[in-house]
Amino acid sequence: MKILIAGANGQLGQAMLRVCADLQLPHCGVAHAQMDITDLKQIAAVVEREQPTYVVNMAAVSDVRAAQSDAAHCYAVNRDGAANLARVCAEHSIPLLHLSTDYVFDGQLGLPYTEEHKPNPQNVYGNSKLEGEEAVRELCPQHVIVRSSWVFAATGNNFFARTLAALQRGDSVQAANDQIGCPTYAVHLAQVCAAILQQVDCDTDPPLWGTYHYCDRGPTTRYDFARTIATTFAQRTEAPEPKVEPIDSSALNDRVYSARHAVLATEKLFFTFGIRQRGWRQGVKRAVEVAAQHGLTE
Ligand SMILES: NC(=O)C1=CN([C@@H]2O[C@H](COP(=O)(O)OP(=O)(O)OC[C@H]3O[C@@H](n4cnc5c(N)ncnc54)[C@H](OP(=O)(O)O)[C@@H]3O)[C@@H](O)[C@H]2O)C=CC1
Ligand SMILES: Cc1cn([C@H]2C[C@H](O)[C@@H](COP(=O)(O)OP(=O)(O)O[C@H]3O[C@@H](C)C(=O)[C@@H](O)[C@H]3O)O2)c(=O)[nH]c1=O
Repeated sequence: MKILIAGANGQLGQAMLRVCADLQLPHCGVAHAQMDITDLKQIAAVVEREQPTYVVNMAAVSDVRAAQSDAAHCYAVNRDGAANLARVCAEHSIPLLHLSTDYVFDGQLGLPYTEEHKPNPQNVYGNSKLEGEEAVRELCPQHVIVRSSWVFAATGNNFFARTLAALQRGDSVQAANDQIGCPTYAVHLAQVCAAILQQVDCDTDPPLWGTYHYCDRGPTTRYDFARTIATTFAQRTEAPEPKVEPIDSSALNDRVYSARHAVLATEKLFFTFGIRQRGWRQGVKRAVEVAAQHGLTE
C-alpha cells in the first residue's frame, strides 16, 4: 500500500500526512508546487515516479468567496483538476479517494442530506465541486467520494482559526445563527479517509466504490461553534470568556453567505465501513491545544 496525497499543504492534506504517519501507512504527500493538478503531464510524471496504490485528492480551491470572483480558476482546479487525476488513476488502475462538500446541496431541505438526495449547488464553489465529482464518477470507476462540511484545524484559512485569532486579539466575534451544519475536525476526517483506504485495501467483494458522507457528530450553528471555541479558549487561558454575538447571515453583507441547513447523514458510511462519527467539540479542544503549542497567548 502506498498513498499519494495531492494538496498536501492544505489543512486536510496536513492532517492526512500526520494520520498516515501515526498509522504507519506508506505515503507520499505532494504540495501544489510539486504537482499542479491542472497539469495532466505533471500528474502522470508524479504517478510514474511514485507508483502509488491509492491517490487521495485533497487539492482544491476552497475559499468560497474567492471562487465566486474567479470562477474560471475555481473550475480549472475543482472540476478539471479532479478530472485529470481521475484520468491518470484510471489509466493505471489506481483507486482515487476524492473530497467533496455539503455545498453541493442548497441547504433548504431541513433534514440531513443522504447520498441519494439531489444536489443543487448555489454558488461557484459548490457547482465546481459537483462537476468535479461527476468527472471522477465518469472517468475513474474505482473511486470513493467523501463529502464533508465545515472542516477546521488549528491553522489555515478556516472559521475556527479565524475565530481563534480574533479572540486572541481581543476582538468581539459575530457569528451567524441561521446557518446549521456540522463542524468537522480535519484530523477526524483524515482518520476516516485512512480507514476507508485500509478497508478498500482488504479487497472486499463487492467493491465499496461510491459516494459517502462524513461530518463530525452534532449539528450546530456558526454561532454555537464560535461560542464553543470562545469557551474552550477561555478555559485554556483562564481568561474571562470573550463575547460572541449572534447575527443573521444577511447582516454579513455578502451574497455568498445565506441562511442554510446543511447536515450530512452519515449512516451509509457506518453501514458500509463501520465508521462512527467523532464529536466536533472534542476536535475543538484538540485544535485549541495544538494552537496553544504553536504560541497561543496565555
Ligand atoms: N474546508 C472545508 O470546510 C471543506 C473542504 N472540503 C474539501 O476538502 C478538500 C481539502 O480542503 P481543505 O484542506 O480545507 O482546503 P485547503 O485550501 O486548506 O487546501 C487545499 C490545498 O490545495 C492546494 N491547491 C490549490 N490549487 C491546486 C492545484 N491546482 N494543484 C495542486 N494543489 C492545489 C492548495 O495549495 P495553495 O494554497 O498553494 O494553492 C492547498 O494546499 C477540498 O477538496 C475541499 O473542497 C470539503 C468540505 C468542507
Ligand atoms: C465574516 C463572518 C462570516 N461568518 C460565517 C459566514 C460563513 O458561513 C462562514 C465563513 O467561514 P468559512 O470561510 O470557514 O466558511 P465557508 O466558506 O462558508 O465554509 C465552507 O467552506 C467550504 C470549503 C466547504 O466545503 C463548506 O463545507 C464550508 O465549510 O462564517 C460569521 O459567522 N461571522 C463573520 O463575521
